[in-house]
Amino acid sequence: MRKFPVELEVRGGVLFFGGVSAVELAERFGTPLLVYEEDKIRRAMREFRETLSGLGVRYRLFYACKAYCSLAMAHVVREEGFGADVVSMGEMITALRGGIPPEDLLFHGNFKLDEELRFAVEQGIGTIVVDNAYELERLASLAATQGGSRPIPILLRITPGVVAHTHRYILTGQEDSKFGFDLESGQALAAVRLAMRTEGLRLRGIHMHVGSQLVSSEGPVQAVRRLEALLTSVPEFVPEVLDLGGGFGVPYVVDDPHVPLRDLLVPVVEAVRELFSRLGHPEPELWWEPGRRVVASAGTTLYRVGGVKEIPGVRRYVAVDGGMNDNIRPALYQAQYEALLANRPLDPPEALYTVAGRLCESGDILIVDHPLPHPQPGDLLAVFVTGAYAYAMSSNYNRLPRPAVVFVRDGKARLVQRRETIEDLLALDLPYGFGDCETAPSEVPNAAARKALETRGAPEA
Ligand SMILES: Cc1ncc(COP(=O)(O)O)c(C=O)c1O
Ligand SMILES: N[C@@H](CCCC[NH3+])C(=O)O
Repeated sequence: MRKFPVELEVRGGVLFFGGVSAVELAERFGTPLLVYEEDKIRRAMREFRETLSGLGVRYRLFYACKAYCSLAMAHVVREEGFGADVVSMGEMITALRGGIPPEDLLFHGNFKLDEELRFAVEQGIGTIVVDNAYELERLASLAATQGGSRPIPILLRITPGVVAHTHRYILTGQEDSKFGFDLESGQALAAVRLAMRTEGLRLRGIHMHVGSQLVSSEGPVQAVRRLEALLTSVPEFVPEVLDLGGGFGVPYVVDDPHVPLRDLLVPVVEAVRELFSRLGHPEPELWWEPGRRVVASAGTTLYRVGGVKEIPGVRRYVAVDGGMNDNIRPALYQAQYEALLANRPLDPPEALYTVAGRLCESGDILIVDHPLPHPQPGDLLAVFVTGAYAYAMSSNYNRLPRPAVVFVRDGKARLVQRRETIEDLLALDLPYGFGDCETAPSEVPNAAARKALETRGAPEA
């Protein structure tokens, strides 16, 4: 059998996930179906904890909800002792309702809405990562109007001017970035000074995230070293916290490097220790916000095969019942994936097939020229390592409903997000007509979100 970027479980000639047959999963829940092996998620989180504990650092971990966010995921995150990095009202509410305490949330984003900032402060969200001068100003006035309550704990997001090695769309540490206070031009220094003297704000430290899908520690290490000039310029600022973001890469295809977590963490920890001891500062608490590394490899998408066509001398195509609406990554980042026929994984490859989605876009191609046995309509195609930024970035393009999501564990499958229905889509549409415009209901932004919190609590086990 060919090698894959994840370990496979094959029983009786069928692919299994967490002890459950892929064929059974597809029959029970339909396709496309996103299947998460819960143990893999938990193991990935434990690996972070164990590696960092082994290094003897003081640390905190926040799962980056943007990679995949649901009540079930929040539940696992809480059980594994992680906090959560959230970037919107939607993620905040999901994390809170999933049982993550407000103090364990870290609120990110380059444009946080007023309503979101107010909500975060009211709820006592642990830390707000301030991205820019406009936000600092708004937070300062929020702190002033709040009067008397606790100072708002903040980190400042700094763009260190480091170009890490990854796809340009997921680079964030370079000078020319929409995120953060630029270090080189002095904006970061000005922000530190302003934040320190702003009453009602408690500047706890610095945040830097140089990019995603990193397979080397070089970018984050350079970022840490670049802090020296800033910290030397404001010796009275001793960061209690240094948050180095996420970015830990995973192998998507078998030829991708599998970089041990230790190799991504140890050089960064050493760089921090070296810098802080040179400055005579106590070692800060180190925070990380991994998203992809926690969920990517734990997720597999199951598609049903439809038509197969061969253009002689040109290419063979196999169409599946999903595509760029459930996984935009190939179209957006030229991301590569590997696949297997889940109902007959032991059949040897017979030809190269290009896996086409069913959306009306020529770019809706999930995999180009992949070795497969000749697929037949009705076969099940498993696409591996789709746990991060696939469902999270899904859309209703072509009016397609989002897939269902199941968690599997110990031979059991639990539906954690039901398949969207056409009714769900239609529920957003209001009847057409201009006769009653004045009396049409007006929407109060985020009122529903607050209401949703009233039913806060862990999802049913
Ligand atoms: C600020 C911040 N933190 C954490 C993450 C999570 O990144 P990853 O999924 O690469 O670990 C991102 C996304 O790249 C981010 O922008
Ligand atoms: N969505 C990107 C990662 C972006 C991370 C968010 N800053 C991906 O699929 O690789």
